[in-house]
Amino acid sequence: MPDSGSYHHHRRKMSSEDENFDEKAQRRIIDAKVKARPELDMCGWTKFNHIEKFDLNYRPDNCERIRIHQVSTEEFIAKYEMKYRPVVITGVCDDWKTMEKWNLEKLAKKYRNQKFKCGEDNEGYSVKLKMKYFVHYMKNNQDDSPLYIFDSTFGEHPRKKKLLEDYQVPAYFRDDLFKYAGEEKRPPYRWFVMGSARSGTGIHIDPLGTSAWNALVMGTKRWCLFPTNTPKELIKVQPNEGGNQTDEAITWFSVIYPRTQMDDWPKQFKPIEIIQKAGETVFVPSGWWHVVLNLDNTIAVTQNFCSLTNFPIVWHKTVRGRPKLSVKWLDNLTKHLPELTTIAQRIDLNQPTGVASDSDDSSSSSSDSECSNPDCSCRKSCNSDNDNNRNNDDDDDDLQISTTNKYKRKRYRSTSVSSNEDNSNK
Ligand SMILES: O=C(O)CCC(=O)C(=O)O
Ligand SMILES: [Fe+2]
Repeated sequence: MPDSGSYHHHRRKMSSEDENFDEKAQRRIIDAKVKARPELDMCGWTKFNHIEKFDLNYRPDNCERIRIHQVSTEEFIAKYEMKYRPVVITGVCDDWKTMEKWNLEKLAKKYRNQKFKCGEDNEGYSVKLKMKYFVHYMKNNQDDSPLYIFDSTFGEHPRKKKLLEDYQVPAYFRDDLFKYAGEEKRPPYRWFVMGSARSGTGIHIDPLGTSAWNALVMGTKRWCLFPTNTPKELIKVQPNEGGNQTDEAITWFSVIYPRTQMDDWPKQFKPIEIIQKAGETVFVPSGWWHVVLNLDNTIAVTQNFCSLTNFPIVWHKTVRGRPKLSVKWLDNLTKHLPELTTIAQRIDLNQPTGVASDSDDSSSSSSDSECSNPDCSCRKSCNSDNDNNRNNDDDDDDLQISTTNKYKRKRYRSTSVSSNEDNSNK
């Protein structure tokens, strides 16, 4: 494989153009790395030598699979969605243009100078790299837990929104009740996801009680999923175990995963394990803990949703986590789907949902404030992406907005925020 710098037949000698590209790529990548993980010095990125030590070829899978054309939407809802049962769906991407258009070469060409979010700085602002540099990084890095594109703004961007033309929301997931909160106000809900081997997402629960589908277009992802009532202490890497890599997926698979395979691990908390191949879509029901590691270069698209099925849970968590948004949302729901208003009004906000949030003090707790947790490894923060709204104080009285920028930056730092502050506004 030619590296990203060489387009020419004579590869023995790099042209000065190529050298310039490589140097500039290097500079931009270092810049992004320093911003995204200031606690790591340059050696900190390769300290554990996971590139040689971590076995990417161990590939366990015990998850049920269904074919989209063999299971109707009604059947899917009854058998999986209503039972909050994870499943892998095959055949979803068969007629997507992604299969032909989403690969490193074509993306590096078509989106060459477009910037994609690949991290967050200490203040909670996006760290971005141009596609051409990120692809170069994917092909060349040896990092333990590499930078990872997780971009939720592509759909609103004049150029990047072309990506929307290449896939469709699978038939099972067409309900999208958050659209009634307004395209501007609704929490981020779709992400373009791209990263090299060893990158991934640490263990978390998706925000606001939403469920998700995650369609893999290229490469292989390894997943572990745990039921919502799994004790946090059992499955989270403790600060003293992970060094400054506590939240990284590869740390999780090195430290916690082996314990899940021991005889003394509680049977009811055994993980569902998935080796997701290109063309497969994972359904993650509301409240499930999950952790994902890329086993090679991967490209995926994922969306979170509120459906008629999970609405009671999402409503409950939205009222608590995003009170102001919930008012506007209910207003519009009343206009468009009046029967949901009744359901919403009947939900006792003082009763626990039975579905955990990442920010809960314990998974059985009913405290549902969202995204104020400094330890949260969820890349799908439930507030609008801070990209475009550096100065947007519009939503200031929503719990998470007023806390997120303050606390989120602590993700990789010691937790200096007392946990009772997490649950203010209740
Ligand atoms: O693909 C990944 O890294 C996992 C993303 C994730 O957590 C999700 O889709 O909810
Ligand atoms: Fe997730």
